[in-house]
Amino acid sequence: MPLDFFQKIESHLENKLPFVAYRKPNEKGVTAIFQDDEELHHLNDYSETGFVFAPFDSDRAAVLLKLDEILNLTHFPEEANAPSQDIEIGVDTKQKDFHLELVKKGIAQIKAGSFDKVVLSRGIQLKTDASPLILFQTLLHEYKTAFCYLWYHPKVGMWLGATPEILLTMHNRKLTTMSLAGTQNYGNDENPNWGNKELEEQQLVTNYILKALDGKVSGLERMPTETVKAGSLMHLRTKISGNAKQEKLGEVVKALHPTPAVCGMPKEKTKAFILKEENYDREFYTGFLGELNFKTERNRNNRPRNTENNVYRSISKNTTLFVNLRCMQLKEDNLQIYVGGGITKDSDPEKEWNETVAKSKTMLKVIMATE
Ligand SMILES: C=C(O[C@H]1C=CC=C(C(=O)O)[C@@H]1O)C(=O)O
Repeated sequence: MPLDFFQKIESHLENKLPFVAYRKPNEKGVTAIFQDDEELHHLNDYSETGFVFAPFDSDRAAVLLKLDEILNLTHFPEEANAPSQDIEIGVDTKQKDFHLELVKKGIAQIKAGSFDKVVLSRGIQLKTDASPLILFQTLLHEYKTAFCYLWYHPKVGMWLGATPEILLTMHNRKLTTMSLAGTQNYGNDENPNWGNKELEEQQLVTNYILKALDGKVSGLERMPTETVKAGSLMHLRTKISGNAKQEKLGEVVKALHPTPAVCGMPKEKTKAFILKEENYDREFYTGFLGELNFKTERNRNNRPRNTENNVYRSISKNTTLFVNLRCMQLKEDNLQIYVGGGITKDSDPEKEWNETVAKSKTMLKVIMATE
């Protein structure tokens, strides 16, 4: 185990200084970004460079970690996955009743024509003395296709997650995003059948994204909808791409976030319903996080004729943002797992509850493996 990398994280934690460590989907390398002081920086206008951590409520400020030191671990050692046991935790009947009522209220509003789809969620609290670093390393072993992260700021808190969803990537002018929704348990079939509820739920998200980007992004293209595996779950995904000017980045993020994969349709009405009715604070769950305007410099051989012998350097700006799903917040001796699901007119409250139980296993598996 390369100690330097994790020791540095450990010492930043002991000194209560902000940092984030993460690995992008299907990549081997892990990156850690360290801020040297405990200053709380907020995002202003998307022209800044840093690691952004934004809450669900887009009216609240997003946090920006400064890139004072960046360490890269080129390869996180492979290890056999822990055997996947079926994890059961006791059902909190009060919480279950509240969630069933909440879902019923959502369905009633949809049937009354107030909105088309709403994503309703809950928090699950557990006692733990698990070490954040061990939890993070377990995430890295378990979820190779997810964006795995551990984020900490002494004035905000500590979060950890393994999300399957990209909010947006922008490399120079090329923009990609995705519509991810619809859930079923993975049962050894990579191409399962999908019910109408899930197909419609995901289609609503795709339509919303295409409409939100119209006029801001040129050459919009959508790929065929596919099934993707995320831990022991499957989702429907449609990739969407196009071109946009760098200056449009903030406008595009604001148009997308929060998408109906985590909020609903129409946005403002469903957001208000969520903030009023969920009865707990999502904070950074269903917000987004990632690299903002990271610069990479390349020396190019195919330099234009008029640059003579000067080395032709091109600087590209990269932004890679993920939706904060399948995550938890770690506190002193307890933690909170956050889970939710998309509600449509065809939702069945009991099934929606079961879906949140299934989603909670992504984090529960990691907690159990460290106990
Ligand atoms: C809101 C969550 O998932 C979203 C992403 C994929 C599938 C979803 C669904 O089927 O409801 C949700 O829209 C969550 O994991 O807490």
